[in-house]
Amino acid sequence: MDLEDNRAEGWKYLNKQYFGDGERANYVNIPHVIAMVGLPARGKTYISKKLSRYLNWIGINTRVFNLGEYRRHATSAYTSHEFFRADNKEAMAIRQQCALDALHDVCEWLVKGGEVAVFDATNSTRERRRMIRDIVVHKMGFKLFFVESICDDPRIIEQNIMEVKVSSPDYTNIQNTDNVLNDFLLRIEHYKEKYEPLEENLESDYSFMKIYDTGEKVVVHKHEGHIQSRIVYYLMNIHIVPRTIYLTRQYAGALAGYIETQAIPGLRVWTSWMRRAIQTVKDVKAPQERWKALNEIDAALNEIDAVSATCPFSSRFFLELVDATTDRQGRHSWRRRKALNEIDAVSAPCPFSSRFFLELVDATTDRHSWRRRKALNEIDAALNEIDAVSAPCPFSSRFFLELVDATTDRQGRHSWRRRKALNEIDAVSAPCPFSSRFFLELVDATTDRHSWRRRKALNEIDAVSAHVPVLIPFLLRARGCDNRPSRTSFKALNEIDAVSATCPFSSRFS
Ligand SMILES: Nc1ncnc2c1ncn2[C@@H]1O[C@H](COP(=O)(O)OP(=O)(O)OP(=O)(O)O)[C@@H](O)[C@H]1O
Ligand SMILES: O=P(O)(O)OC[C@H]1O[C@](O)(CO)[C@@H](O)[C@@H]1O
Repeated sequence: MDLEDNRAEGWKYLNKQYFGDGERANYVNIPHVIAMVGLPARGKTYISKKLSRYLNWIGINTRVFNLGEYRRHATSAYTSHEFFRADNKEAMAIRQQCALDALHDVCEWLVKGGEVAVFDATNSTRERRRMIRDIVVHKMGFKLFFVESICDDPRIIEQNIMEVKVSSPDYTNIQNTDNVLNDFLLRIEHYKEKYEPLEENLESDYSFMKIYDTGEKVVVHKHEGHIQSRIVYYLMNIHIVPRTIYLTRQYAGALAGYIETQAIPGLRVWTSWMRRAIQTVKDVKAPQERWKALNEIDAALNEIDAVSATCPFSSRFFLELVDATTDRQGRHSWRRRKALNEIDAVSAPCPFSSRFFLELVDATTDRHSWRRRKALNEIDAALNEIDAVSAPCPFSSRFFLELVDATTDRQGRHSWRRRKALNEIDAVSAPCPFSSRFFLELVDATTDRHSWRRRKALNEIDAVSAHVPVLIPFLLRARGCDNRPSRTSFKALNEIDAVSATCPFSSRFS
């Protein structure tokens, strides 16, 4: 596959050369490669898998590429630590080829729609990291973030080896665990000869985080944008100490009595904020915490996320929107209606309308259970609809109905909103998500001195840009200057960056 030719149009033009010192790209929908760094048995695979599970859960399509698997597939030459000697030229060539093959697969997967690829290898030399950067950033235009795990506590390393390496496919021929331990420790010694930890002075352009001693200390360097911020936050909060989690429901009296007999040291009780959940644990003698995230509504939201994989917005996004646009008296503001209209316009591939999410939120936070049942019935109905409207039309009839409702005025006339929405639908169904009208406005806005026009155009950009990988290139092409942006377009782009820096959605949404 020729990756160059298959890259999305925007990616081809994204290049750090457009950004001066101190400026950062903040485009949230550019594919990311997360490259692990560290000596063997430092928890890289553990972190990769956990991170991947988390990102997938929050709606970011993530996959791990483990280089050990590529190596085992390429050769059965591994008989001992000798394979990893720094002077083993033959093995070195195999390892290099495996890394190239894996990176090729990483890029291919991202080009086909993947969002975050975790490259799980040691990547323990600057030369290797430079190679990754050349391919991932310079050739492909993706974002790259290194995550290094550093741990020099021999007890933890030995424990890690005993826990996971003795059962590694590398050691199917060695039964004795002491022999495995010794071999693996020697493997680590070979790596140490060449190991170059990430160094902010020597790799000053790189975005990375370093995790010391299973999270005792964390260093973050030049992280960019929303996805990397979430990764940093998440990895700062994971832990590797095993813990027991008891799940329970109802039977309050019996539960409290039972827990007391168990005398569990360090017990903490978590519940949602739902009234019955709180009642259930009220007699349990242990510190208690309430989590909104455990409210029953989450169960429904997870279900929605599962079926609406193509929707650019996660259900949690809608919830946040609802929170942000509810006034102190619990009333929906006009901002919400406006935001929802815009969301509907860009989230056509999603089988659920934003209004549906709103109803669900209302219904499932309501104490009256018939409303909840109604919402669940609607999920069923929507699922049936998905089956019914298949390939020929990407939009559900419900979507069109709502569009018609929302854009018909009191006299039954079609409003300008409908025309606008239809234009946007055309735009999202074409390979390029922007209509020609959108480009025109953008050009006007970035050259016009009147700030209300610029604001208007930027609002529109905000509305659609959550769904679009790269904006700058389109702007540059629309203005007929492929090489360097002018000062005015730079200014507008900075404004866009400013509003989308920490959040994939516009400032209005957050
Ligand atoms: N930050 C960390 N530092 C050290 N050990 C960790 C860390 N996180 C998890 N672990 C432990 O590491 C063990 C898993 O090792 P893992 O296979 O992930 O190492 P690895 O670095 O991927 O090794 P290799 O380079 O051989 O593939 C688990 O026992 C886990 O508890
Ligand atoms: O050292 P490299 O070439 O990055 O390769 C990753 C290697 O890391 C290991 O996970 C180290 O134990 C091997 O299984 C794998 O071959």
